[in-house]
Amino acid sequence: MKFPTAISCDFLHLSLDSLHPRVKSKIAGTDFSMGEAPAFFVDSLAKGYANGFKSENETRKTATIIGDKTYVIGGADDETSYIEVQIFDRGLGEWVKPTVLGTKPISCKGHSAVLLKDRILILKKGAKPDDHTWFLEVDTPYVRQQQKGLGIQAVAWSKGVIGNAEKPIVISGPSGVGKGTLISMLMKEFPSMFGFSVSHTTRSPRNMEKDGVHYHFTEKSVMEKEIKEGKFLEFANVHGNLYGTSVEAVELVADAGKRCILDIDVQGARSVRASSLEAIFIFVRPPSMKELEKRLRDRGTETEEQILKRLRNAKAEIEQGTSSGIFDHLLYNDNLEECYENLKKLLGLDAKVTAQPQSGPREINLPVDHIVSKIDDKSIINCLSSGLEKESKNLIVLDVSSLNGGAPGRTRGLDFQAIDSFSDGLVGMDQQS
Ligand SMILES: Nc1ncnc2c1ncn2[C@@H]1O[C@H](COP(=O)(O)OP(=O)(O)OP(=O)(O)O)[C@@H](O)[C@H]1O
Ligand SMILES: Nc1nc2c(ncn2[C@@H]2O[C@H](COP(=O)(O)O)[C@@H](O)[C@H]2O)c(=O)[nH]1
Repeated sequence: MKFPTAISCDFLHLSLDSLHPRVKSKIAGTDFSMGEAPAFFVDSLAKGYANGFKSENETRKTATIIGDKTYVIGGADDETSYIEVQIFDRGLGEWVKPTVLGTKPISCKGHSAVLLKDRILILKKGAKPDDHTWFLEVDTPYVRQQQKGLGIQAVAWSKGVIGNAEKPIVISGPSGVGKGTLISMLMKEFPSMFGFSVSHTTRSPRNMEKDGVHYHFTEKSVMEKEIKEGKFLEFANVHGNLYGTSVEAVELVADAGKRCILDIDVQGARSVRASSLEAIFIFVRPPSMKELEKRLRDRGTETEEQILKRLRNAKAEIEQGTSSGIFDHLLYNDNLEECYENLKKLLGLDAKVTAQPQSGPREINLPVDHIVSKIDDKSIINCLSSGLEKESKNLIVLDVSSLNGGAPGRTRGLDFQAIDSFSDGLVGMDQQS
């Protein structure tokens, strides 16, 4: 593989002295002695490239050096494919094609790249507010864990979102105990508050089941490939079929401002417990094995062989569910109405609660032309054309000090603030090399 043209060490960086004291004070808590450069470009700034943004038809790549590795990001620009990642290992003197985990950002006209502690912040040029901020994780606990487990060089994408979603709810229990029934009741009573995580499964659909609503019904080979690509938060072989929760299934619910409910087996619950997803874990238990068998038989959706298999598995599941320490709450589903009331109580939904959707995220438009610099936990985005609601506001401060989550899910807790810098006396930017 050929290294893409000459690497220049030129970069734009914020001249701290050029900041007016009032602007400095608005970027609260920032230590201005620590000016730091963003990633440099794969080509020379002399050609007119600015911090990741290049003219049309030019290569749209940035390069970020971390230790003895150079992360070259970008390249594909047809806006139907994904932003690519290549690594040049300077120690070995060769290119490495990493395994890229997580949901990849769609290619764009260009981007800025800023090195944070263990990840690279990517701001996409001309992208919509819900798609302009991404993180390429290079040395986070998730990436390290994946590298160790798979014995590969990995990186992982995570989309940045403003705001913080409420903790998802994981509901487990043996087949036929009533998980689906309880979840349906909750979603019917509070439709704007809860959203269901639609799992993938390799089992065949039942009569009334719709693809994309009850499950994503999937071929085993397709699901196995997607598991290898890191698209699943958890997966397990349950009663002879593969089931799994994709990262996207959970994040789609959170993106809609709803609280996510996962209906998964005990193996899946254990995996989610070990993941970076902070959730509430509820185990539903039946009054007796006899009653469980009756419910499964009365439901009439399984063959005799499947019923017997599910009942055999139920014994082990109940044992693990009630003793493993995975679950925060045990729910006894004897009388359905009573069980539902108890579920609502433990979710803090007593009779007085009125269904309110979670407040939607505050959006900010990034202008197409901008320059990014980094100071401690803050990225300073200097807007060259106005994308902000007021012409006079030409500086955006992105505070990344309170990030949470991350690959394989979203990175939450972004905090954007538009600053009226010209009227506050910001003189300009220095270009240094
Ligand atoms: N408390 C209850 N008393 C009597 N029947 C119940 C009760 N709760 C649920 N049922 C019935 O038991 C059957 C199984 O319930 P449901 O399909 O919700 O179970 P599940 O735990 O979601 O099963 P699976 O894991 O196989 O999807 C359904 O026919 C439902 O109507
Ligand atoms: N680990 C996971 N388990 C899942 C998931 N989706 C459903 N399930 C569990 O499978 C059984 C059987 O479900 P059925 O629809 O075939 O009756 C049940 O216990 C579900 O909780 C998943 O994504 N991951």
